[in-house]
Amino acid sequence: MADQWQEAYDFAVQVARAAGAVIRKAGEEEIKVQTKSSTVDLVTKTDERVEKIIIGSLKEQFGEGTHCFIGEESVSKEEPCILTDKPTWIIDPVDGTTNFVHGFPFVAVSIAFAVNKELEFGVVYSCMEDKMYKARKGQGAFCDDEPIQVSDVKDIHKSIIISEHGTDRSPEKVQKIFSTMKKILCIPVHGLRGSGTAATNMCLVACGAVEAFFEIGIHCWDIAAGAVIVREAGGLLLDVDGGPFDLMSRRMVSGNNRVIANRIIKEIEIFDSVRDDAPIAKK
Ligand SMILES: O=P([O-])([O-])O[C@@H]1[C@H](O)[C@H](O)[C@@H](O)[C@H](O)[C@H]1O
Ligand SMILES: [Mg+2]
Repeated sequence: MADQWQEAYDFAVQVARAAGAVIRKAGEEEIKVQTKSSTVDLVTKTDERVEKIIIGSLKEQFGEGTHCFIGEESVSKEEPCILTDKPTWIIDPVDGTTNFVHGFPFVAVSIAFAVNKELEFGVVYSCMEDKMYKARKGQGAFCDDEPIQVSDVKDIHKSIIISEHGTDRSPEKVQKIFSTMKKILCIPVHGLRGSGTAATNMCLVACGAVEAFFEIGIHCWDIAAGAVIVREAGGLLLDVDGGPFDLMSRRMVSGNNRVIANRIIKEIEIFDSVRDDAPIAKK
C-alpha cells in the first residue's frame, strides 16, 4: 500500500503543477465571474475547468470507482461532501478565486488525499509564485523540494498572525471577525496578515513566515492539503475552541506551537457555520 500512495503523491504534484499552468494562462485572458453562496463568493469557468482536469486525470490514473472525490465545484453542484474510509481526494482547484479574478498574485491549487479518514498527503501549488508545497504523513514538508519548518517563536508579542474575512458578510459575523482581529492586534502582535487563500496561508505557517492562521467559515478543500503540510513542518492544528481539529467543521487554528495557538484561541469569538458534511437540506 505504501508504494501505491507514493505513486499517488507524486502524481498529485504533477497534476497540481499542470493545473497551475492552466490557471496562469487563464489569468491572462478575460475572466467571466459568477457568484455562489453570496455576491462575494466568486466562481469562474476556470475553477470548473481546472477541477474537471484534476479529477479527470486522477480517475484516468487510478481507475474510476476505486477512489472518491470531494471537489469544491462538484460539491457546489450538490455532489456529496462526506469523508468515508475509502481513498478520497479533496480538491480545491482554485483557492483564492477572488485573488484570481482581481489579479492579486496569490492563487493555489490544493490537492489532499485521505484514507480511512486520515490525511495521507497534501500538495499546494501556489501557481502565481510558482512554489510547490507538499507533505506526506511521516515524511516531512517541503517547498520546491527543500525541507520547511514552522517558526520557533513562543512569544505572541513577536508573532505575525493570519486570518481572513471569508465570504459571509452578515453583520453579526463580520462584527465577531473584526472584534477577534482587534483583540489579537492589541495583544499586541507584530502584525496581522491574509493572503486571500487559506491553502497558501497554511503554507506560510509551515515555512515559518507567520506563527498562526485561523479562520471560521473555510471548507475542507481549502485546508486539507495545508493541514498535512503544517503538521509535517512541525506545527499543529486545533479547533477554534481548543479541542481537536475536525476537517469538516469549517473552523480551524493552525499554529507553530501550542503556546501561540492557545493564546490566539483565547481571543477568538466563535460563530456558527454549517458543517461541510451536513445533509444538503441543512446547507
Ligand atoms: O473560494 P476559494 O477562493 O476557493 O477559498 C477561499 C479562500 O481560501 C479564502 O482565503 C478564505 O478566506 C475563504 O474562506 C475560502 O472560501
Ligand atoms: Mg478555497
